[in-house]
Amino acid sequence: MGQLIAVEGLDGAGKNTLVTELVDRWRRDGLRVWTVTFPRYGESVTADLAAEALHGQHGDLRESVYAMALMFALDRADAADEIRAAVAAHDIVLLDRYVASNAAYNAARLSQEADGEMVEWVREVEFHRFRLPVPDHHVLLGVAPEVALDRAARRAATDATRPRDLYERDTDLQLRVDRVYRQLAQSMWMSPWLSTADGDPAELAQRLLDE
Ligand SMILES: Nc1ncnc2c1ncn2[C@@H]1O[C@H](COP(=O)(O)OP(=O)(O)OP(=O)(O)O)[C@@H](O)[C@H]1O
Ligand SMILES: Cc1cn([C@H]2C[C@H](O)[C@@H](COP(=O)(O)O)O2)c(=O)[nH]c1=O
Repeated sequence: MGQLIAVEGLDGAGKNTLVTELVDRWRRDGLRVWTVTFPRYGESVTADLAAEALHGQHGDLRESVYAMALMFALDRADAADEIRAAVAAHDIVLLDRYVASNAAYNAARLSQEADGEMVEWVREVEFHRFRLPVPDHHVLLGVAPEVALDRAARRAATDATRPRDLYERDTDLQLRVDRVYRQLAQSMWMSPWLSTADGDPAELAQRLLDE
């Protein structure tokens, strides 16, 4: 059985960059690594509908916090068997965003804290009803919110395929998401959390293997 690791953080924090570096590093070291990014755009209808809602489509769908959370959760529920099979066949399964994204963003949308109703609802729906595997570790890429916001803005300016969505344009929301993420990490929500501010892949790769 491999280790299931979820990488979390704000929009533009650098999760995808970090995950790519960790995967390359571990594969060079001969480890069997499997990875997936959530939302699974292009593979999951509910992921695509949620993204389209965050870019202004589908009427008032985006206004319902619970509906948006459910769309992202259904994407993961559909991938649960694939994740379980990957854990059985690999040394490391690395997830770029997972259930904690739903907890952090939707608690933040409702101005709740990590010990509030939304985080508990996400836990109950995703881990209990949908039976999603619980990560062995979470990694919080906790770069300062202003850095993440700046990276997301620069990416949008240089990559026409990545315009900022509703959440990425909402500075107050990102600040609240950051707060909930730090609370989730502090309380070791669902499993141990490693926090890193700069995402040094060499150091992080070793820390995760040492755990
Ligand atoms: N350590 C870094 N230093 C400077 N720029 C970085 C760093 N890591 C990532 N970036 C840049 O910041 C932008 C966002 O990075 P990336 O796409 O990896 O973030 P992300 O957390 O996966 O974002 P999202 O959740 O919004 O998809 C990219 O343009 C990337 O090249
Ligand atoms: C997986 C997931 C994501 N979100 C939020 C986080 C982002 O602002 C958007 C889209 O994700 P991306 O990394 O920018 O592609 O959706 C969420 O609220 N709940 C989730 O489960």
